[in-house]
Amino acid sequence: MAEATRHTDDMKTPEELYRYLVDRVAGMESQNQELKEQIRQLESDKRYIETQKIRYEREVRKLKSEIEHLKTPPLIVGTVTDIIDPGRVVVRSSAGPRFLVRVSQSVNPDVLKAGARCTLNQQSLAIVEVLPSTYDSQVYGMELVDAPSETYEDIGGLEKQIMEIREAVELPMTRPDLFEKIGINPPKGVLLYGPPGTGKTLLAKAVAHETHAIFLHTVGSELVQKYIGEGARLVRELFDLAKEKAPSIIFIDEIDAIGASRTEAMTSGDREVQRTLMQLLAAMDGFEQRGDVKIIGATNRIDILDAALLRPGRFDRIIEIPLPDANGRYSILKVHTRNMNLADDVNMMEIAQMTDGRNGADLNAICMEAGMFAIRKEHSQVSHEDFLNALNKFRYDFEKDQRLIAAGAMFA
Ligand SMILES: Nc1ncnc2c1ncn2[C@@H]1O[C@H](COP(=O)(O)OP(=O)(O)OP(=O)(O)O)[C@@H](O)[C@H]1O
Repeated sequence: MAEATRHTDDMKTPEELYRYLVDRVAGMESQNQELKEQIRQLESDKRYIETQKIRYEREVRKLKSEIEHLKTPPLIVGTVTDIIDPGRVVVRSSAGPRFLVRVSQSVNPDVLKAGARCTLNQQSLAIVEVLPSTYDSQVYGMELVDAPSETYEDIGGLEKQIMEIREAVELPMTRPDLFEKIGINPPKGVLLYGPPGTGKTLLAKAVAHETHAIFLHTVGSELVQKYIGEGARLVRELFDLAKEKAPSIIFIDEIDAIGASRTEAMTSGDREVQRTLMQLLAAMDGFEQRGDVKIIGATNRIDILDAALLRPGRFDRIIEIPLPDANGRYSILKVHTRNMNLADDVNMMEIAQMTDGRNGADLNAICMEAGMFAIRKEHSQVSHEDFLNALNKFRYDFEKDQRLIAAGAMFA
């Protein structure tokens, strides 16, 4: 201020004073502009920081609730078996034992019914919530086909086996009256056994097609679960589902995974497999012999199966599905080439004779490969030479696989 006064005192004329004041005002205005710009900048920084703060607060809340979630003890899954009164219910835990438990007030009493799946508090075993009443997703995860498209015409050879399975599975489903009239019980289950790729699944699907049945396809190893009681529950639900969808055919491939005979030294894993087998036996014993649910098992290892599975009332028909002989291979080749454009020189019997030891799946692959040879040469027909080339390639691949397996065994 003193300096400003000194300056104005120095002014000689009003013009000088006027110019001085104009300059001062201009300077202050530009300073004002700068300050306004700074305020705008600071306000935008403030807004950015505020939104960041809100974001971080949200993040912290999420992490806190995640921590809470992780800290909550797991709930036990159980099934309601009996309702004594709205507050007291008998449940069977997935581990097996039954308990009389209390029900949390948050549970809607209308959905609490016998058979409902629920979660239980680990300490008090009180019912915390009722799970949706669908069958287990793992059971639904298996292949469930509404009358498969495969027919007996798609099967090469196996005439005797087709006849046997028609008698044991198809007839009781399509003509139950015949069995009633005579007064005999049809077989409950049929076991197909033989080497891989010989048409066991194909045969089971064809029966389902013929009987317009739902085809429930599961694999024994899928039923073996890590957790105690889970495998048995899956079996129970599989049979419940089959009953609900009847007429239906349950097809259990690799049944040896749960049905291998018991050994002396059992690990806890073995005991779980054992429990699953017990449930399968109980389920088979529990359903109507003349009903419209049939069970077909398949295995490559009948030699290791538990005798309990083969008792009457369980798998009471055992059908061998062997590797095809030359005539069988000829029929299979015919099936797989019926839609192919074949040249006149194709001698299918010769191909059948050259494929000793091959199964139906191999023969299917050979036909496809022969077709690929023709396509590569841009031919419109598949020739005998294409089949021979396919056979050679197949033999080469097979021998290569064998060498790799042998090498693997050496380094194992
Ligand atoms: N007898 C057959 N007639 C026609 N095709 C066959 C025959 N056997 C096998 N195949 C062909 O091989 C494929 C595999 O057969 P499939 O799955 O039925 O064998 P599988 O005996 O059930 O084998 P795995 O024991 O490995 O389960 C079939 O989809 C079919 O293309």
